[in-house]
Amino acid sequence: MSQNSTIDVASVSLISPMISSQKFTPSAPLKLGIMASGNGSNFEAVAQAIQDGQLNASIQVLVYNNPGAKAAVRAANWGVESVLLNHRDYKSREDLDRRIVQTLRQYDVEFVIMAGWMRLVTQVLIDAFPEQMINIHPSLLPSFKGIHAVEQALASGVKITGCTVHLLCLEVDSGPILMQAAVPVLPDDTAETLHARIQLQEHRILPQAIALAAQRQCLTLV
Ligand SMILES: Nc1nc2c(c(=O)[nH]1)N[C@@H](CN(C=O)c1ccc(C(=O)N[C@@H](CCC(=O)O)C(=O)O)cc1)CN2
Ligand SMILES: NCC(=O)N[C@@H]1O[C@H](COP(=O)([O-])[O-])[C@@H](O)[C@H]1O
Repeated sequence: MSQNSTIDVASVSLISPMISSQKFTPSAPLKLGIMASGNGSNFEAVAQAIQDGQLNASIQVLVYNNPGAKAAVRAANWGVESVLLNHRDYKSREDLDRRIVQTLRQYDVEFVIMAGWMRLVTQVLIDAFPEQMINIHPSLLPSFKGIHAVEQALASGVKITGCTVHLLCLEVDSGPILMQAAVPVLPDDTAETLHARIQLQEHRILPQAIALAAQRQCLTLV
C-alpha cells in the first residue's frame, strides 16, 4: 500500500461498526509498545510481520516484568529496546501502571500490544491508552477467561478452541473482540501440544488485528 493510496474502510467496518464507509489516507507507521511477561513469540511475530511489510508499524519499546524473560532476548535480537518493570518492585498495581505509562510515553508509543502480559492492569493504564490497547488470549472468548485458558479448554472437553485479539477493558478478557481463530482439540492433546497449535494462529492473527487497528488509529479524514 503506497503512502498516497486511500483505503475504503468499509471492508473493516465488520471489525468496528463505529467506522463509517468514508475514504481515508493512511499516515505514518503506527508506533507500538509491546508488553510481555515470558517467551515473547508473539512479540517476534509482530516484528517479523513488520519486516515482511505486512504491518505498517514500528516497535518503539518492549516492556517486560519478569527478569530473564526470553521476550527481552528476542527484543535485543531484533534491535528493539526493552525496559524491565518488575511488578515485585512496586507497592501497588497502580504504581506499576503509572511507571508503565511513563515509559510508554517516553518512547512515543501510540498503540499498546499485550503479548503475554500476565498481570492485571488498572484504570490508570487503560485511561492512558483509550481504545489503543489490545490483548491476545489463547481461547475463543468469552470462553475460558483468565490465566490457564488452555488447560481450562482441555479439561472442559471442548473439541474446538482457539485464540482471540480484543480491546482491553478493566474487566478481564471482556473487551470488544477484534479477531479470532479456531483450532481443533485432538484426543491425545496435552496443554503443551494444544497451546503450540493455538500459537500458530496467534502469530497469524495478531499482526492482522494490529493492521486493522492501525488503519483505524492512523487514518486521517481526507
Ligand atoms: N484489566 C485487565 N488486565 C489485563 C487483561 C484484561 O483484559 N483486563 N488481560 C490480561 C491478559 N490475561 C489474559 O489474557 C490475564 C493475565 C493475567 C491474569 C492474572 O490473573 N494475573 C495474576 C498473576 C498471575 C501470574 O503472575 O502468574 C495477577 O495479576 O495477579 C489474568 C488474565 C492482561 N491484563
Ligand atoms: N491470559 C493471557 C495469556 O494466557 N496470554 C497468552 O500467553 C502466551 C504468551 O506467549 P508468548 O510469550 O510466546 O507470546 C500467548 O499464548 C498468549 O495468548
